[in-house]
Amino acid sequence: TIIDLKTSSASAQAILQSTNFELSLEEEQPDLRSRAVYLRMQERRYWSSKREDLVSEKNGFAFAKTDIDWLYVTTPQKHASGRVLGGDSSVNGLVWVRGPKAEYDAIGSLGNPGWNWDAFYAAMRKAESLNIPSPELTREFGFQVQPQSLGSTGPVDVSFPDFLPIGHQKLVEASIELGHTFNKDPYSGNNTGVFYSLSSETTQGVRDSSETGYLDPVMARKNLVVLSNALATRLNITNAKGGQVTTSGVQVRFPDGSIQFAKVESLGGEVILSGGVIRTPQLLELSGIGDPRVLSPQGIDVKIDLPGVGANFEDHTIVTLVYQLKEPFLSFDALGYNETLKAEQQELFKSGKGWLTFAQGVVNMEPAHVILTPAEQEEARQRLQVKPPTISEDEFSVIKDQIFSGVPMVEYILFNSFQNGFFASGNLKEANRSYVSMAVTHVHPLSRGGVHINTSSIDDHPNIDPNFIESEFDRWFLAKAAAYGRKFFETDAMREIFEPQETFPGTNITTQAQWEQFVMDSVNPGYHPVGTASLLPRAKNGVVDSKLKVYGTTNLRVADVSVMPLLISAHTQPAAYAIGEMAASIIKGSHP
Ligand SMILES: Cc1cc2nc3c(=O)[nH]c(=O)nc-3n(C[C@H](O)[C@H](O)[C@H](O)COP(=O)(O)OP(=O)(O)OC[C@H]3O[C@@H](n4cnc5c(N)ncnc54)[C@H](O)[C@@H]3O)c2cc1C
Repeated sequence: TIIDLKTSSASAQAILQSTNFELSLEEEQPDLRSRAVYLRMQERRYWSSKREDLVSEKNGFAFAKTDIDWLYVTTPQKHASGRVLGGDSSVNGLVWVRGPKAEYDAIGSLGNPGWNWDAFYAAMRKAESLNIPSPELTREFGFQVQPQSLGSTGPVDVSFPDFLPIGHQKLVEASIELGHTFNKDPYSGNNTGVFYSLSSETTQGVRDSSETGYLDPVMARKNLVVLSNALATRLNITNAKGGQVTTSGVQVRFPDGSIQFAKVESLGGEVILSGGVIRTPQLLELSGIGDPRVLSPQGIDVKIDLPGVGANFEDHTIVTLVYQLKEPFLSFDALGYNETLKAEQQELFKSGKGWLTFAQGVVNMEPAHVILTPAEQEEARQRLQVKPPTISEDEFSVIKDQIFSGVPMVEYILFNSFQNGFFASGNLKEANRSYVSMAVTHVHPLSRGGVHINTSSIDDHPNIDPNFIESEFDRWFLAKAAAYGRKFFETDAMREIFEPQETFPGTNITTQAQWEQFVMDSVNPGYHPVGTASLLPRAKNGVVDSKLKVYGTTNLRVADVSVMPLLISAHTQPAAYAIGEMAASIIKGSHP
């Protein structure tokens, strides 16, 4: 039996699509299935009433702080000042990219047989379906893709947008002016350089999520129940032979407060936990699986002593630089002050055209040696002689090698609007003028945090401590990467369209100390957290083994990005789908 917590995460839906497991419900509760159908209809109604909003949803962040957002709050940072079907794939920025071969192989090298580039690559291809851009689009914007490097029959559509903003077009030219590689084939194991990136959307510019790609096509299956408004509150754990525990089912609570129990009935039945990086460790801990030092103070019986649960949290870290476009160039900011333009673009979007089809389209991934001078590279070596406190020896050693072996360390992308710290426009924004922001992302940070319960209730969000930029190296490196970001705007290509004065953080920031202060003042999460149920040997603080089975359990697996022990130099949704695909193969016994 497979019981998915929400039947909505990318990974869980990938499993459901590829397997045919029965969900059995307790016989005393015959209304559970009809209630699920009812809740699903409610949800559909909600979304059709939100159609207008879905247009503005194109920028990917309009969902933030709405009623479908979990509203997670991190603990105060020492070093830095919804729920919806589809999980994060329904709210993310749609960017569809992958990392280089070496980074997936590194996951295997940490002690995880079968987890390597070959396995991830095959699984990512299985999830995706490339829409080759039309000759007109290629002519107009220069989009390039090597079809043989992508899947063509998977559930998730990946496409180029119908529109590429002027800033993005210039970023390609600026990168080439700076001597960076133009990468014609970033999807087959080498993502270094500047390239045209795909998005998880249809050719009409409509988001394709794990709901639309994986779940909708199987909704009619008789053996599937989607409880879209139910909250999984606990796994029921019983002791089995040989000191191992078994999961007998999942407790679920409905909005009216009623609690029901979805039970594992068949011999060999399983529970697959796909609650994501925040909720998977919370549910494990509430169910008695985790570090006794976390569980015991909450009065929770320790069923399995597993200190890796909730540990090893890692996320990309971002800072943004903002520049004003010269007139008459416009960015998405203009949709906020030019009603005619907004109406035109909304009309165009109805036929899958225009600005609103755009999510992202150009990515620049650079290794350390491109953005650091030889003297700075030597300084980096010196700084890396001491391991930062929170990362494991093994991971530190892998990342140190990566820093000097040419694997990308920083991503430069543009947001086509004023983004000072993602959501705020600050008081630097001039009325009726358009801006573009550059997000500078450190893709292999060394700081590690954690997600742990601090009460015994599912209703209290766990403590989320990303511990951003705790490592001095992370602070130093992100500051260097941000300072380098300014160079793009000093190229002839960018000078054609941007005002010379930097809007944020401003040209008064020049020294390394000032850049580090800027990093501490304005660092943002990358929204790519991983690691809180890491795939690692148990002795190395692992939570799941190479078959994704939680250590010490007979029938409990985790399938979401919390199992990734290390980040890649790529946005994480393709990895989430790949983990789901691989979990399906493992369950069916066909994974190598
Ligand atoms: C704002 C934002 C922007 C992003 N942009 C990009 C991008 O552009 N490109 C990219 O590649 N990646 C992006 N990502 C990251 C990517 O979307 C995620 O890494 C990926 O979707 C994670 O998938 P998952 O299956 O591990 O978890 P999730 O998608 O988080 O799924 C977990 C699911 O479990 C449900 N759940 C949790 N607890 C319970 C419970 N107790 N009961 C019932 N249900 C529960 C949640 O509601 C959710 O549906 C972004 C993420 C965010 C938040």
